Amino acid sequence: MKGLILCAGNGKRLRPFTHSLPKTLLPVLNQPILLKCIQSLEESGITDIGVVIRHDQKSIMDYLSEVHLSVQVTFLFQTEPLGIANALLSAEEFLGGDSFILILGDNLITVPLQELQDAFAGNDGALMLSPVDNPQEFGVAIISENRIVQLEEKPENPKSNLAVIGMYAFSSKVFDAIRCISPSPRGEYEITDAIQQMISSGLNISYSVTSHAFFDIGTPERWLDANESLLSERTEEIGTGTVLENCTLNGHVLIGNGCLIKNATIGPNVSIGDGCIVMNGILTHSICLNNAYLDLSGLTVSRSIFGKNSRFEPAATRSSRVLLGNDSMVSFLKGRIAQYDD
Ligand SMILES: Cc1cn([C@H]2C[C@H](O)[C@@H](COP(=O)(O)OP(=O)(O)O[C@H]3O[C@H](CO)[C@@H](O)[C@H](O)[C@H]3O)O2)c(=O)[nH]c1=O
Repeated sequence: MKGLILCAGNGKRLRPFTHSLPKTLLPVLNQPILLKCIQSLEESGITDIGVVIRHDQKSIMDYLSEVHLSVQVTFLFQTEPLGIANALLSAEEFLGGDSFILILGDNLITVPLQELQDAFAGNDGALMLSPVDNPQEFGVAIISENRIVQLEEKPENPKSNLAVIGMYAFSSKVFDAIRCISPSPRGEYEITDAIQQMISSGLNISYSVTSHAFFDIGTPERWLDANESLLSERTEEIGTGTVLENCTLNGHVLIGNGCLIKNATIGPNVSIGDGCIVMNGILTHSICLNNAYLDLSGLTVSRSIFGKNSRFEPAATRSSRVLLGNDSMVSFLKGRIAQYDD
């Protein structure tokens, strides 16, 4: 069995961060989501992994060539982000007729892959489902007599609260189904339509309803929620070479290597990447990417994300919420707060 991870989407809802970093390289607990996807395949014994990227996503190739992996990664290219089913076509040759596990590279899934593999045994497809409060934001499965009878992509009026989460198992028969479907109203070749096509042609698609947490890191809110949830399972961690001066750490906090944290209260639920400077204020429920510089000027800042190399020195007087993109800067200029995006 092979593994396939999709990274070729646009990440529009995560701008400004995705202007300069593919969505799948955004960190949760200071590690790119993509690395966590690879690790979960590796843990279940899958070592031959295809990663679907766009031609302009060289940063993903660079990143994976720098980290030590004990799996074989093959890069596959999707020319345009025409949908998940279309992305699969770019992997058909790599998969060579084998069954495979598909992981959406922006999904952080804590479900053990074995749960999916068990459901897949003897079938042509298997899905992981999870009850959610907002099914209209997902592909939704309608079940009758323990079988999936219908799938709908982001329905306005969902007939079920069972969301399809971003890990699937397929036999190579999925490719015949993909060749039969047309683009959806949003212009994408939907994986839900391909699976519906498999069901309509009499193939067995099994499922498992999981109680494990999953996060689709599709928006800043969900990114913060995912980080917060994973942080809550860990104890405080401070990287090497990090200096803390006159600081209070509150609750779950992760601080990377080579940081300076000074005259500040950090936490709860804050992760700070490598090389960051945070001083003179209170930071809670937030994410700082590598080399962010924050002079909080006495502010309390919460539910905020600071991009790589961003600089925040507001000299403002009220509590704030900030989403500051990579390489951008906020400073106090002629009485106004100005943001410079990259
Ligand atoms: C559209 C497209 C996406 N992708 C990658 C980018 C992301 O890592 C991943 C998911 O793409 P998104 O466009 O965010 O998919 P999203 O709208 O969240 O919906 C998908 O993921 C949901 C689970 O999160 C499912 O419930 C939906 O049925 C499924 O369609 O696939 C590609 O590699 N190529 C593409 O053309």
